[in-house]
Amino acid sequence: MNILDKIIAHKKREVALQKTEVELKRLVESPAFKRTPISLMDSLRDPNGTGIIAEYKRQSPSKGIINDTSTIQEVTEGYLEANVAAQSILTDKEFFGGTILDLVQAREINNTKPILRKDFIVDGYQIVEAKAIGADVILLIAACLTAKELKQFGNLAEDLGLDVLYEVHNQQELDKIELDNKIIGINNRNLKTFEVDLEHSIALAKQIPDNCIKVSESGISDPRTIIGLREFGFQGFLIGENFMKTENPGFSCKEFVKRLT
Ligand SMILES: O=C(O)c1ccccc1NCC(=O)[C@H](O)[C@H](O)COP(=O)(O)O
Repeated sequence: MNILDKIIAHKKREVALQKTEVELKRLVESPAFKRTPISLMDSLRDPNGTGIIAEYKRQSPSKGIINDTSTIQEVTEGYLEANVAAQSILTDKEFFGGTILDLVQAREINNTKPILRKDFIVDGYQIVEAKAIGADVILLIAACLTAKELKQFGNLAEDLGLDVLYEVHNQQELDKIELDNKIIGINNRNLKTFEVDLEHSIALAKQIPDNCIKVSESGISDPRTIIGLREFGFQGFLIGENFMKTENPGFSCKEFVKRLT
């Protein structure tokens, strides 16, 4: 069993349990459920924006512990000062050491930029939960969902006013998505082997129509890479480890942004 299959099997068990502990009705009644989400689409289209989606990531299956000292509060403040386009917060505990509380606490500080709930969505319940904890955007990973699920979960998110980042790694996964006015993330990391290759972004970019927003994900560590990817039409850049591996992720992000212009 590859790591992605293990994550998905674990996630299905976790969600089944969570559903018995917190009823859907309670999620819908939460105060955050009533707020109007901030649009990732608009933020990535902002001509004065950086396009950077900066991630809070304590650990990962490929790298182990990345940062177990920087708090969500200090990292959020630093990312906002760096003028990121959005924040990404891993809420998976088992494999990434994240929590739902991280997102809730980031939301208390961040009321200007969209927050992506970075998790492995396998059930509509998690989309309702994402809204209830204050997220603006959810991630749908084509490698672990059918075309029917992608459509169904995408429609549910849209009905709740949430944006969706559809993530693909190859043409086969891209073919599962209706490419119309969507945010498409090309993950440079193969989630089954962990191999990272920025060429994935470049190769798949031309298969994505202009009415979609293109986001390049993973393995970005140099501002010159972003300048290069913009030439291929990319407007979003998801960066985690490059910031989180430093002592002060917010400061690293600010220094990175300075080198973008
Ligand atoms: O990062 C991993 O090891 C990983 C393993 C299995 C599934 C997903 C994984 N990562 C999620 C991501 O896609 C990244 O956190 C995100 O794109 C940022 O990547 P990076 O800048 O390389 O930290």
